[in-house]
Amino acid sequence: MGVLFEAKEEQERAGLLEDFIQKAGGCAVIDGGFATQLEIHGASINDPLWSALCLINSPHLISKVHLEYLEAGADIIVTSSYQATLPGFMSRGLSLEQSEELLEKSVKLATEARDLFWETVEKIRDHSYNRALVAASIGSYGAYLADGSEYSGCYGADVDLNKLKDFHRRRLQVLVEAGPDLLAFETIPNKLEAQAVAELLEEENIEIPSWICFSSVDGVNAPSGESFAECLEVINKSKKIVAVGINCAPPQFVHNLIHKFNELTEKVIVVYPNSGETWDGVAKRWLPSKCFNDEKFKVLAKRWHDSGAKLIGGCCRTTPSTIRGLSKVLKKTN
Ligand SMILES: C[S+](C)CC[C@H](N)C(=O)O
Ligand SMILES: N[C@@H](CCS)C(=O)O
Ligand SMILES: [Zn+2]
Repeated sequence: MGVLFEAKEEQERAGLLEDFIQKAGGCAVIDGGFATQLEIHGASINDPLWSALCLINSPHLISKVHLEYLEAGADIIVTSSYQATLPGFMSRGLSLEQSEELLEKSVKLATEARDLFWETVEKIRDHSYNRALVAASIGSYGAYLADGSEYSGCYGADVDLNKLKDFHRRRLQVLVEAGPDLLAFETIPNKLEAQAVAELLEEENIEIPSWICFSSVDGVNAPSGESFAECLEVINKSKKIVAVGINCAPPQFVHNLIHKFNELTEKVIVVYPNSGETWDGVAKRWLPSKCFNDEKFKVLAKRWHDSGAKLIGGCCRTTPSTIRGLSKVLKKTN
């Protein structure tokens, strides 16, 4: 492929998201904690598959949560596939075919909810909704390990670049085949996995625009201790990644990290922090710490937008009520 063609292709991919952001008024609102809202509806997900368990036993809850976030004003909804992996499903006795079907189902449930919601609101003359995009969630290797390592980046000495690419490859292919609008790599804790993702998108010639989000536990670096300057080096070179940022880190870190990312990249900046609680990977529960209520989140979200973030939402322990507030304040400022 010629260099000029590649550059054009890159521009088009970034352009799609930028046009969408423009249409949404300069900032697109992402949904909030998906697993959190499933739990609010009674899902029991204290399990190695975490929220992906609902793809097997309660898909109706997944549709319900998508509709709730759409109604709350999300411009982008993220699929239920964060911890949905082929080895994870197969370890529960499912065949490869059944496991791939569950991945496809995660995209189908989201697109169906989006289409149903849009059909309904289109009939209302003065509604303030945009037709939402569906981002397929691709959780980190640490999410699959289910040991909290998406917040440490400690994958062990046997995990190298090829192992991470192999882990992500087939799931990525299946999710892409299911036709989401975007790909959301979430809670990436180290540079090695960022590199694996960037190389894989290239090797597989993925045409769907991707964002990649890191977690952070100190507000300065990636959880592995590597600097974001190091992590973003590889991302900046990728034509396939159109947005980069932070998810599932405490809200109080986000403002400074946006400033840092502004200096490190020209890509769109995406932030969707959690409520400020801390995940106990052993007990598999959230520990209360400096927690931000919806009002505080709203105030901060406006600051994040003013600092340059153009995709803003919430992660774990945020809810449709957080997103409703966020949507009001972000859309009002434009
Ligand atoms: C984003 S974390 C709270 C997801 C759950 C974690 N991967 C675990 O399984 O323990
Ligand atoms: N999309 C996932 C991210 C977990 S960190 C969720 O909201 O449950
Ligand atoms: Zn989260």
